[in-house]
Amino acid sequence: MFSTAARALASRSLPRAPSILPPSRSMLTVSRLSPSVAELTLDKAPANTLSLEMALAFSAAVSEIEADPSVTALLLRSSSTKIFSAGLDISEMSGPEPARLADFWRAIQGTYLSLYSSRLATVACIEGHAPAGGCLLSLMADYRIMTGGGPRIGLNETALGIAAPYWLKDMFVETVGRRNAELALLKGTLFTGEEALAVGLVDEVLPLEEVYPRAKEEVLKLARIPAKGRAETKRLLRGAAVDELLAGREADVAWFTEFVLEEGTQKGIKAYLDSLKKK
Ligand SMILES: CCCC/C=C\CC(=O)SCCNC(=O)CCNC(=O)[C@H](O)C(C)(C)COP(=O)(O)OP(=O)(O)OC[C@H]1O[C@@H](n2cnc3c(N)ncnc32)[C@H](O)[C@@H]1OP(=O)(O)O
Repeated sequence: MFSTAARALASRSLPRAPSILPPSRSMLTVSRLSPSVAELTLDKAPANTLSLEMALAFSAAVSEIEADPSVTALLLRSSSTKIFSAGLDISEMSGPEPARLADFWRAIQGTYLSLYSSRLATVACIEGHAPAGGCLLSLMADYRIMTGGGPRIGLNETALGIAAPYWLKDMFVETVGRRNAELALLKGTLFTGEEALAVGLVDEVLPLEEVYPRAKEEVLKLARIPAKGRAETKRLLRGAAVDELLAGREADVAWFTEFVLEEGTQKGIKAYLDSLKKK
């Protein structure tokens, strides 16, 4: 039985990310794989981190792609084969100015609201590392294809002394199951492609050179499924989760900002950032 919230959601379009700053397009590129399939490439060197500007640019790009009725599917990838996305830009959370921190979190929520609720069929082509916010970006897609061997994916927030928000945790639980999620979230596990496949975090694992060709093949296949029924089914599956965040968006901002601004959290974040820079 579908929830009332999900049914209500199905009959209207979703609000999009707030336009706090004009989105910069230099961090992303949008191209066409076919008349009905768009490709969105993360292109912010060196690690495709989600800063406030990058998060806004991402949601704006998804919204723009969706606004074109001829597009039915989207392939998400990175311009780097080493890093899909290293997640949230940790410097946004280290010694932050509180108002920017709140805007940063609204923009991160916006990435989730834009892609997880998208009417488009979506495939994530994960050739490189996808920790934390990088894993978030790929979890929002309908299908995930990853490189085997070296790159890692997962929610390692606990390693930084922070916690994944409930809506990211819920999406993770829905994907890998309760017990796998508890084990992974509490330890901050980062999985290889093969390990991720075993718990259901990704759908296919391939050698690097096969990942992008296979992702293209899959997104072109998904684009041929009748768009209306597929979009409706997706909204019925995900609508309640999206509605919950829409209803409690500012409470989630308050949770995030209070947690991040705490002295102990700040110490952990700074130490983690310093360790990254010293590498
Ligand atoms: C309440 C909170 C809610 C939480 C929700 C999500 C949380 C997050 O997303 S927090 C971010 C978590 N991300 C990580 O822990 C990944 C950190 N990065 C890495 O482990 C490595 O960079 C990675 C394995 C991805 C790639 O390794 P390398 O190929 O060796 O690259 P470098 O480590 O040399 O990185 C290049 C360059 O980028 C900087 N960098 C990397 N990640 C981040 C980041 N997340 N934020 C800010 N900056 C990052 C890194 O310091 C290097 O900078 P330079 O030394 O100046 O070149």
